[in-house]
Amino acid sequence: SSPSRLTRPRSPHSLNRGTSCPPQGSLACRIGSPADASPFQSASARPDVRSTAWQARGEGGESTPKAQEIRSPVPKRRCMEGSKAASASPRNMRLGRGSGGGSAGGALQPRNELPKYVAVAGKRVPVPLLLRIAGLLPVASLPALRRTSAGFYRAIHARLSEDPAQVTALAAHLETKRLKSKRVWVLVRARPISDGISCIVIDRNKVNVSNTNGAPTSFFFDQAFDAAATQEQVCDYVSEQVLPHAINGEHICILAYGQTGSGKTYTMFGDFAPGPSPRDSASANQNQGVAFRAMSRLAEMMRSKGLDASNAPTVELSFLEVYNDNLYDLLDGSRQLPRLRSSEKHVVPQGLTRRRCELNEMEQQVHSWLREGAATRMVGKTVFNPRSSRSHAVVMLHLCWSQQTSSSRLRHLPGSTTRETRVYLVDLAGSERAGLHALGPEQLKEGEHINLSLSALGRVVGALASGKCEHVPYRDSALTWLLKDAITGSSARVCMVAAVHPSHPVETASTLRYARQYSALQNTTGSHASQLSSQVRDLQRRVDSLRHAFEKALAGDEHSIAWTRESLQGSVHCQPKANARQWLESHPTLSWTTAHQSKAAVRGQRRDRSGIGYITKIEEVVGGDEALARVCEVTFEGRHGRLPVVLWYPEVALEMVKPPSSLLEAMQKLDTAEAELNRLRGELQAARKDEAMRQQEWMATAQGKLPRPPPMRDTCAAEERKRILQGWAPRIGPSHVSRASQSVYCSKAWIRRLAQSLLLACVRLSVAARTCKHCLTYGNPQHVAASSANKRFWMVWTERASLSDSCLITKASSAELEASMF
Ligand SMILES: Nc1ncnc2c1ncn2[C@@H]1O[C@H](COP(=O)(O)OP(=O)(O)OP(=O)(O)O)[C@@H](O)[C@H]1O
Repeated sequence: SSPSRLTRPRSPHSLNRGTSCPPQGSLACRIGSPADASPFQSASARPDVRSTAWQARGEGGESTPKAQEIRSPVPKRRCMEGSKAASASPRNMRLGRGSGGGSAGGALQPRNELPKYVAVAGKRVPVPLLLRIAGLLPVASLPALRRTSAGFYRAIHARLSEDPAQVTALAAHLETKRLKSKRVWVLVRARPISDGISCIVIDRNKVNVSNTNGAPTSFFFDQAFDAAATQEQVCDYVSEQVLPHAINGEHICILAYGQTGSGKTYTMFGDFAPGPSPRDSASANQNQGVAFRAMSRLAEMMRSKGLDASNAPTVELSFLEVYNDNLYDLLDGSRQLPRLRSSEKHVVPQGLTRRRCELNEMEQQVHSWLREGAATRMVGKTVFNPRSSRSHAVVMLHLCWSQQTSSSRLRHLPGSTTRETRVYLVDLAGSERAGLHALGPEQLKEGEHINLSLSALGRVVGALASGKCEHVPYRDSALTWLLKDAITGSSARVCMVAAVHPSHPVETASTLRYARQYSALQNTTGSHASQLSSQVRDLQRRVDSLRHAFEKALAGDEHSIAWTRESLQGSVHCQPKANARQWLESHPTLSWTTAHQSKAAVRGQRRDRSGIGYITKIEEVVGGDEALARVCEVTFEGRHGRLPVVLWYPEVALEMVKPPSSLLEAMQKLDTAEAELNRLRGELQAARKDEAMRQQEWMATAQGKLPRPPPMRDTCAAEERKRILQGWAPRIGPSHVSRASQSVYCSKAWIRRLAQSLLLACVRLSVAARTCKHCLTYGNPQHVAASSANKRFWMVWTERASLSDSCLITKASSAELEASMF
């Protein structure tokens, strides 16, 4: 077994939120997806060995450590029996990866033991042919293909173990995919305390908080730093995760949240004290916060990417604070800024100072401006912090890329020659119990505003995290409106640093709950359909306002022609010229009539439909004068409900009437917006269909209707397992035991009843974990508790009554479970 396995951090989403949420993709689609390439497998944290059973038995021996990084469909527990850090996710259980054990497990053989034929889609295929096919496949297709059958798995593994370069390429591909898909990172940082007892225990990415009654609660995040962590370590993590996206043309946001005095400002700006430049001392450099370091890294990245004066983006910095719901420009002596202006794409405060810097001197310039702004910031003495920030500080670095120099991702954006990427660095004011600790009426007011804006931010995050595409109350406060683009995770990559003060358990637990909600954004913003849906809603609103403006313009001038959308689009409006009679009288086929006479009489008087007609037909008359060859049929709408009058004129006798340009412009805008809306609606429909299909596919896979990976060895015979599960089925009501005999599906009502006894199940699980080596999944009741806080999850209930590791997997909602558990 691999000891390095034990150091693998657990995925926060599989524990906080639960991998339990029904996946958005089929299993086949999810294999090798960024979700597989867990963010916790970054260079430092990634386990060195991901051995297959085959390697674990030491039979294959050929594979390189890199090759072992590629995930195996064989249950990991087989090669690391007894290790609690196994990726014993419910999904794995459903896949059959989580059960089984013992060295005899696994049907795979080392390459020198490959059979002559293997089964692929029910057909016998010669192994050399399979190896050949696997050798020709592009690297990107390997992860998905690997899962299709045991034969492909072996062939691909053989290919990878022979060629380390391929492994590197695959690892790079998976890393790129991972980087592409992850949008929200949440990390926790605890500040050191000089006295008192710490209420938290940090274990890699897990934070245990003991609350007042002594019972610990566990939270899982992307990363957790204890009091010993240095500024550099925190910044390294943040830079590695989010900064590359800024160079790639995406908005990024680094945000510090926490109670007052928990170390937000320290994390963001360092131990900042106004005065001489801290560049002079080495310790000051060590204390530099994320904002300073991130700027240096960004400058480095740009230079190392070969961006120079000719092709680099123009870089500008602005720095403002939100104090008592008003905005102040920190680079302009704390000047108050007028109300926010919402441009098409994002919200910008009017008149905000933007200082431009040169790429070569970016580091020095930006650092000095950051120091200038931070020194201007509103601070005050509070009970917990002698230099407490009384405002939210927002640093914005604007990178303006021109079309030619921008990455391909940006180049396809229509209608603009430049595009702005913004890097937001946000140091939020500390949440505090304003009424309790305020030192004066002014501070009480400040505290109220701080709490109001933070709760508005909480509502925004809550609305987004719910994934229901409901109204997101951005306008509730200046902070949320200003950070509209940055905080959601849908239009920016966000990294939240939740700072905690270990002496204050209640505030710490509250901060961690807030941070957990933030990490829930990950799953909602990732959904293509939900993103499209919010875009459609925005566009629909825009179309409505454009239509309203157009209709107003149509009805605007009552003396002019009553233009309609159709008449503007399709027909050419005209009126007979003053000398129309001459042309008609000299025409070989047309003649002047009383009807022509009456229309000539209203010329110039009535600029309505009876005075101005529209051409409905044009014909050519053969022979005669060339000028009179084209004749037009003109329809004049009848007034007061009378029938329309249709008259023929030579084209030369007509004077064209152009619609007002404002009207045309309004119509064009409306047309464009409507076309875009239709396109987006189509896309949304397709995305929804796609998601539904994936869901169905996933269900089918779960029920064993689609080809699955090779069956895993069970500790009890399949028949025995089935018998046990069927024994359970009547107890949980109308249900269905899957063909794979690993799952039972039942109705919600029955789950509710089951939840009554969940606590008992937890106790059983904890017993099982200690005594049964095969029942590690959710062996810790805390895991069940942590998972239950999420919306939906897979509850894995291990029943040891018959000493076999049968699993009852049920889908339940947190409300139902929490209600009975706590
Ligand atoms: N990780 C740390 N290491 C050393 N000192 C720290 C750390 N975190 C915070 N501190 C110290 O704690 C004090 C309070 O920190 P800081 O001002 O950053 O808190 P804050 O969360 O920004 O508070 P407020 O919201 O009131 O502004 C500072 O003196 C800072 O030096």
